[in-house]
Amino acid sequence: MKRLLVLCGAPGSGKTRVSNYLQQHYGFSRVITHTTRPPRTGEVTGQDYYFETTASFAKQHYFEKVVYDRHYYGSSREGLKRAWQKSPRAVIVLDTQGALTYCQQLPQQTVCVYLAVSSPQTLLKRVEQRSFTENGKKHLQSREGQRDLQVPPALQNKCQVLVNDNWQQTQQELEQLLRANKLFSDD
Ligand SMILES: Nc1ncnc2c1ncn2[C@@H]1O[C@H](COP(=O)(O)OP(=O)(O)OP(=O)(O)O)[C@@H](O)[C@H]1O
Ligand SMILES: Nc1nc2c(ncn2[C@@H]2O[C@H](COP(=O)(O)O)[C@@H](O)[C@H]2O)c(=O)[nH]1
Repeated sequence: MKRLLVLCGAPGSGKTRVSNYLQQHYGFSRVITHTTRPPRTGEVTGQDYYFETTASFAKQHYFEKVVYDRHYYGSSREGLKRAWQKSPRAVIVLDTQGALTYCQQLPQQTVCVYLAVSSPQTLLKRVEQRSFTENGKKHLQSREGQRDLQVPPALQNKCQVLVNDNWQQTQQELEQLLRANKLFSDD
């Protein structure tokens, strides 16, 4: 069966790093989503996101879409199909609202993981360290960034929490999580 690993969590919690790791080490394909936010330094359209104007964003067909820190973000059924054509195990990075939509609409196929960081200072340091064209701290302080600092009540019994304080430990716990959820190989 085709499966989808949904990664959500606060800005700077490590969603992108974990998603890249799953692609590099465990054969996951990534669902690329659409956004109207400007690219950060080094981000490439078609690889990190499909970067859209407000007009071009409106022309896509979305499975779900949200406003996050004043920008539109959306994921399409076509994007998921494309990812599943490459691998039966796909990964998608979403805010918690989008994560809830996948849990509700594709419950059999979705495994939802909320990434947490124990110390607010560490989280702030991680977003500040990144070379953003925008201010990473501002992203964290947005309404949606603050909401995603905790697992929202509606998602609480639908996602597994992975604490990403220490990268070595995160790698070990990720492997356990993949095995426990039958996401370790294509079998
Ligand atoms: N366990 C860890 N230890 C130290 N640094 C980490 C760890 N996990 C991630 N980082 C670093 O923290 C920063 C933020 O990580 P990342 O970009 O993956 O977060 P994100 O959740 O995707 O953020 P956003 O939602 O804002 O895009 C990056 O510089 C990343 O390399
Ligand atoms: N619900 C959705 N959330 C998405 C989508 N693509 C990304 N995201 C989430 O938005 C925030 C901000 O992302 P950033 O790259 O600007 O830091 C983050 O939580 C992403 O996971 C989407 O298509 N739908």
